[in-house]
Amino acid sequence: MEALRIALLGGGTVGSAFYTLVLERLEDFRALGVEPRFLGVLVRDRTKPRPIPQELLHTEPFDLLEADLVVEALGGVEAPLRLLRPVLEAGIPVVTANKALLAEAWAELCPFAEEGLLYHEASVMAGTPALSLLETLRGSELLELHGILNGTTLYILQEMERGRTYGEALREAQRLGFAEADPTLDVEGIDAAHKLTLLARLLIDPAFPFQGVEARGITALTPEDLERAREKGERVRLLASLYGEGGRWRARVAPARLPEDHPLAQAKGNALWVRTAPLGEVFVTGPGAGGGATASGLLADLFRFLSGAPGHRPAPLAKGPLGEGRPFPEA
Ligand SMILES: NC(=O)C1=CN([C@@H]2O[C@H](COP(=O)(O)OP(=O)(O)OC[C@H]3O[C@@H](n4cnc5c(N)ncnc54)[C@H](OP(=O)(O)O)[C@@H]3O)[C@@H](O)[C@H]2O)C=CC1
Ligand SMILES: N[C@@H](CC=O)C(=O)O
Repeated sequence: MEALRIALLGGGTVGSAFYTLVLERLEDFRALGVEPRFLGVLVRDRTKPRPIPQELLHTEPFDLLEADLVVEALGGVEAPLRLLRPVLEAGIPVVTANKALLAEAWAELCPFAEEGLLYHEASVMAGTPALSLLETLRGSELLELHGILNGTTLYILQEMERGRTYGEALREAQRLGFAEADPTLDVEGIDAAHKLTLLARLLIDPAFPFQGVEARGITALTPEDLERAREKGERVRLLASLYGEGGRWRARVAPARLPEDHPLAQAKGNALWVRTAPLGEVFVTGPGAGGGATASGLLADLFRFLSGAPGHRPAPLAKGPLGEGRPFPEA
């Protein structure tokens, strides 16, 4: 049995759930001929309660170059970039759930992604297939894409529809482990914009800039806005959209009014609706936030790596839209 030496960066909601899931799935690893072994887990505070043995916890970076694979679940941009740069330069693959890092530090990371060293299924819709779905859709041309990509704002809007206040719903989303360490990223639409950037790079332009996404969040929405929409047979959701407009791609995150019989309006979880040619319309929905859901996406990437498949490579070339999209009206 060959050892698979894993260095884990972060032991919070996602890191802890990933650690637990790996131990629960030892039989699957062994069937593939490997025995996972954690070299260490990087955290800030060793005294916090978490399901990881004390002896594995480090508050200073340990020797990541000893690892066969590094799993990053720290969050932020600068700290993970500083730690991962030498890892990637050494040709060690990285599995990450960190969409902010990928969206904002792409100039540095793109060459490693092109080499197939970056696995990041968990960065968009957690363990619900989004990147792997779009990779399969490369057999068709993208016409337009609309997604509910942020679990925190979906939860808040669903709870507000049930009569809870915005503040109560946000606190509960934080307690459930859905929200970012800085929840402004969720409610201002930045997290969804990070994710839309990654989807755009996978399908239409390998250099699609994060600044190319217009973002507006849900903070100005009132219960009355949601009620008015409901009276008209609509649902308001924070929608991330990529579509052709005037011969160019437009990328936008904003609260949108969806007809209530549309699959996106009916989705209980995060969701992605894509129109392509010649394939047609494709829809996927499922959990997109939370420790277990995200650990599932990280583990899928670990298995992808063990199968010999490369990480998620960006689109090979930039392409303009085939036609005009049909965006949903903003709320
Ligand atoms: N939560 C979710 O639903 C999802 C999260 N993600 C992404 O996963 C990543 C992690 O998220 P999540 O687990 O929720 O966040 P948490 O805040 O729960 O966990 C972050 C972990 O990283 C550690 N950490 C952060 N910065 C440093 C640092 N500079 N040095 C050492 N340790 C550090 C923290 O240590 P300590 O515990 O000591 O504070 C903590 O263990 C983020 O990139 C997030 O965007 C992706 C999909 C879903
Ligand atoms: N904060 C994010 C976590 C997953 O990406 C969200 O709410 O979707």
